[in-house]
Parts: sequence; C-alpha cells; structure tokens
Amino acid sequence: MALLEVNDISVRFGGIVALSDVTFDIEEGSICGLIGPNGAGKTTMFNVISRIYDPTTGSIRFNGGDLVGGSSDVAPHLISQVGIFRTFQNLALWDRMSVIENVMAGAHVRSKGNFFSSMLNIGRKKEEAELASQAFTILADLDLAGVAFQQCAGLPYGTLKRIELARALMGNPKLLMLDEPATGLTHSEVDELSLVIQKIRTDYDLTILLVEHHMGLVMSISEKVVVLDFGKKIAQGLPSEVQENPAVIEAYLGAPAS
Ligand SMILES: Nc1ncnc2c1ncn2[C@@H]1O[C@H](COP(=O)(O)OP(=O)(O)OP(=O)(O)O)[C@@H](O)[C@H]1O
Repeated sequence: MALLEVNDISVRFGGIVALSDVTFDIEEGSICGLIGPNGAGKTTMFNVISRIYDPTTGSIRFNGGDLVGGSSDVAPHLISQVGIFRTFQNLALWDRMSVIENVMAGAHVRSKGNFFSSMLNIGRKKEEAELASQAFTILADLDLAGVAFQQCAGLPYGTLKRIELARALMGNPKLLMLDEPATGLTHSEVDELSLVIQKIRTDYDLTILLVEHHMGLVMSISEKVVVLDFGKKIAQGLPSEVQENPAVIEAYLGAPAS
C-alpha cells in the first residue's frame, strides 16, 4: 500500500516552473530516493509535501487521507501530528543544550498537556521523566548513549546529524524526509549513516523519502528512485534501472549517453 501519493504536482514561482506535473508514490515501509541535478525541483517537492509551499496544481494523499489539493487538507502546522517529519540540509540543533535535551525537544509536537496544566506544573515531572527515558532509548538505538549528557557544541558533524535523526524519531514519524543527510560527511560517516537509516526504518516502522546528491548512498539503500530534471519526472524505478536510464545519464552529464 502506498503511504504517500503525489499526483500531478506543479509549482510555479512567477515565471519559473519549479515542478511540472510530477506524480509518484512511496510504498509504506520503503525507502524512496529523490534525485536530480541542481535546480531539478527536489527541495520544492520536499517543501510541498511538508506543507511549506502550496502547489499551483495537483494533490497529495498521505496515509489514506488528503494532505493537500483535496477536500480536507492537513493544515501546515499539523503536519507533524499526522506523522510527517523532516530534517534540514543545515543542522538545527541548540549548541548549548545537551544532546538529550535536544532530542526531547522533538516530542513537543505530540505533547498532550494544555496551557493551564503546564502553568500549574501538573503532571510535568512525570511527563518529563517519560520523555527523557524515551529519548535515552532512541539515543542508545543510534549508538549515541555515550554523548547523551554532553553539549552539542563541539561534537563531530556526523554525530550531530545522527542526533537530528534521533530528535525526529521522538515525534513518532510515519514518513521521515531526509534532506541531503550525507552532505559534509566523511566516507566512514556516510557508511554509518547508511546503516543507521536502514536500522531505524526497520525498528521504527518508517517510510523514508531521501533527497541526496551522494549517489552511492541513494543507490545502496533505496528500493525505488525518482529522478527529476528541470521540474519534470524523467525516470523512476529500481536503482539498477535508473542508473542505466539514458535520460538520467544525459541529465547528469549534460550530453546524450552513447
Ligand atoms: N522560493 C523560490 N522562488 C523562486 N524560485 C524558486 C524558489 N525556490 C526554488 N526556486 C527555483 O525552482 C527551481 C527548483 O529549485 P529547487 O531548489 O527545488 O531545486 P533542487 O533540485 O532542490 O536543487 P539543489 O539540488 O540545488 O538543492 C530552481 O530553478 C529554483 O531557482
């Protein structure tokens, strides 16, 4: 069953066509790579799925309901409550806070407390203790228990990237969208990231959409790859099929494949 169905999405910025009638779906539990040369429309697609941009035309369904372009769309501020989370190209962690505090902050989207109970501190200590325990479990799963109580400032970049993943997991995502997670990582950090992504997909029942320029990573962990070029979908399929596709080779090399 498809968890995410993207139907004929177009986005125009004035005269620029960033996406043109793009359609694809992502099977529940799978990893889908979204690739394409610079300016192909990958980030725009991410922003449409995460409800930052409204599409000019088209619709998206998520988990059997309307996400955008339907009759009962999800409001942009409720996107995480339906189970859609993303990481960003640039790190968005608080340097001066501890790792575990950063990870616990990922749970605020599903906080059940109301304004008055939080003012009176009702149930807060118990809730905080439960969150800390959950955060520690996630950190241990990602091999980060050893840095849980350190400040983020000064930790290696690859570790910080994994802390961002841990924070996203605190929200109980169904769909996790990763925006160029391998950028800036060393070879060995990319290998670690690859293992971590595959582990959390299984352990946390995730469906993953991966935008990435690191072809080795995309091709080794995706079940399906969707290729954009100049806002249009030019190919989709198994990694092995996409790598052999002449239109894809031409898009990347700028010349017909011969
Ligand atoms: N807010 C915006 N206003 C105007 N044009 C935009 C905006 N966002 C994106 N574009 C344009 O839309 C097109 C697609 O850009 P997008 O950032 O989605 O590509 P991308 O595939 O993510 O590229 P990269 O790999 O370089 O990040 C580009 O021509 C870009 O200049």
